[in-house]
Amino acid sequence: MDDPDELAPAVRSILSAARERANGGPGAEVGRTVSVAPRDLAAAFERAEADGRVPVIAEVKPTSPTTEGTREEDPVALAQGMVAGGAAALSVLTEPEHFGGSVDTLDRVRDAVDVPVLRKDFVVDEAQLDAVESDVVLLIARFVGDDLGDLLAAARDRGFQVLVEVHDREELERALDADATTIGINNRDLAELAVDLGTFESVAPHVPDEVTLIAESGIGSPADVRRMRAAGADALLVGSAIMDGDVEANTRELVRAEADDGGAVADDGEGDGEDDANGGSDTRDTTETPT
Ligand SMILES: O=C(O)c1ccccc1NCC(=O)[C@H](O)[C@H](O)COP(=O)(O)O
Repeated sequence: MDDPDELAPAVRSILSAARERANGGPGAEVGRTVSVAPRDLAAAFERAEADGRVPVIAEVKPTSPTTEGTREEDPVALAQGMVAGGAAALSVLTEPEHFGGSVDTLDRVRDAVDVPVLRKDFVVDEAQLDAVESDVVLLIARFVGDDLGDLLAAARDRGFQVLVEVHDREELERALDADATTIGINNRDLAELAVDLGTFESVAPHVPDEVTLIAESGIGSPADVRRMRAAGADALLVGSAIMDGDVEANTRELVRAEADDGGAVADDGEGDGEDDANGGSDTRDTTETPT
């Protein structure tokens, strides 16, 4: 794992709380091994594409180190609003101390909807995988270091689909070496917490086409959606922009970003990532494993 001193103080605190939970501290995971029958994430994306929705994973994110205040409504009502707005899947924060999440929230949300649900937490130890059932779990390459392959296998053994999050080329290489098939490129730099959509644009071309590729963080408008899609995103993970106001309307606006832009815009042949809201897959390196 990275030098902890390079991480933002909030992220160091998040990781230390995660380790405490993994090691039997407050909120420790219970002693059982979960076995999940997951809802298929890739199929959910395909269904969205088939009826003209941009595949969006809408995130139930009551608060965070980079947002002011806490959204106090029932997370189940928020989740149902997101699905009504066209979200292909949901992400539910289960980190309690910095994001206002809980495993109970995830359980209730997953019972109330029929789309796949991603558990968004900071998993650093296999024991954390057994805290709650979800359809997908997140592993952050930066935080799990050399344990990525083992944790990926442990998650798959339990039935989970796994989203491996990366932020740069080196992490992408590790994710591919570990045989990740669903990869998220996080536009948020966990060292500074700054967001730059250019991160996705610079890393995405090195992702093989067979990988399901998700753009994460900092997506705030239909134009951002189109920008990430033009750069090769199969799907988008959006939290803050959806949680800020009417979650159903916010989700719908992003999901319709391509339809409201006049539908799938033909590739302009410029290879410049502009006005290519066509699913973006032509902008990715489809033939070679990155070197
Ligand atoms: O969102 C934060 O403030 C944050 C701070 C420290 C570590 C992680 C953080 N976010 C986790 C996420 O991955 C985002 O919730 C997710 O990608 C959605 O991002 P956004 O749409 O920008 O809310």
